[in-house]
Amino acid sequence: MTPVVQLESVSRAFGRSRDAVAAVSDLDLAVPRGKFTTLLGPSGCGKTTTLRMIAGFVQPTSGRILLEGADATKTPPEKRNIGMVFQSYALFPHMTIIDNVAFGLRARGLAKTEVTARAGEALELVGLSALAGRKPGALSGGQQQRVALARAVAIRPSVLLLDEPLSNLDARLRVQMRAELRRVQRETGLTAILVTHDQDEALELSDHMVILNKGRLEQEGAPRDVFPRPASRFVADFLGYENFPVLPGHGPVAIRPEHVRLLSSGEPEDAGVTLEATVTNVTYQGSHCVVEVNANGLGDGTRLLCAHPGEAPRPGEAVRVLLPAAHLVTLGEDAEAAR
Ligand SMILES: Nc1ncnc2c1ncn2[C@@H]1O[C@H](COP(=O)(O)OP(=O)(O)OP(=O)(O)O)[C@@H](O)[C@H]1O
Repeated sequence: MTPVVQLESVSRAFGRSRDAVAAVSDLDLAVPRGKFTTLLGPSGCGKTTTLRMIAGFVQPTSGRILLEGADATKTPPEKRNIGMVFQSYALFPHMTIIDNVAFGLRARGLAKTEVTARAGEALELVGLSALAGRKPGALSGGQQQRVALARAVAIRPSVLLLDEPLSNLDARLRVQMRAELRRVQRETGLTAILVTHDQDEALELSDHMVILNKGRLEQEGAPRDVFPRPASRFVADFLGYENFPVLPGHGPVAIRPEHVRLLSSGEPEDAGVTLEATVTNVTYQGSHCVVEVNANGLGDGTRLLCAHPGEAPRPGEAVRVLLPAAHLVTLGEDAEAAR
């Protein structure tokens, strides 16, 4: 099946040649049809620039963008069948909710009955039919964002672009809206591309996750494949792996604090690497303690964090720490270079 959106070796630099900033470098991407794809990475990694190039608001410096298999690199935004939702809801304040949703349909010259039917359907999809006659100012932030989503969906775009749409909402609402976004995407079968710097959001929403670093693709895949197997130190760090010891016989590895185990005396050891260590700090976190230890004899980078559910040892105590083989992620050569 042809990917809905393809980027072929796309680069974008800003500024004049000598002080040019490479926002996106040599990016190849194929966005699968009917799936939820997220572009994930820290601030400045090029997510928004990538999304804007797909929308047509920013031109690539080099490379090609294909929409539905056809070269659209030079196609203006209004000729690309794209729906967009921004961080700021960008609703027209003087228009009613239903007119906001109908705006793009009218602009496309659809018949009046068609406009009414499709706008009503889109508003129903986000559960806001009862508020059709209100103005945006009379709605909460979450409701306004649902209107923006309905407006983008109503035009039946070939791709729905979402630029950090949840970041203006408070933490609880953000979590509710994630589920809402996912439901709307599933029910409509639309191809969606979401930009976010929030790894939890990406893990929950994505069928396909694309992690960017300094404008380059660092790793991509399904969350269930990427999360337990980060390919580089950068990805591991970004996904919350906090321990990066260099183990004899293993080289550089990554392991999450919740997978590091403190062994009590006499406990049989599972397969893995056992280290003698000294507790240096303990932080209470409610459901568990984070125990910081210094692994004796490992040289540099020996500090390890262990999320420990039981009673915690005290600073200064000698402990044995197990790094289970099943949870050790071997990092490639670039891991060393990234330090
Ligand atoms: N119009 C512009 N002019 C100059 N530099 C720009 C412009 N747009 C982006 N950049 C630069 O390109 C790089 C990538 O920016 P971009 O906004 O794509 O990153 P991002 O990952 O979306 O970041 P954020 O999460 O902070 O929005 C940054 O270094 C940024 O300063």
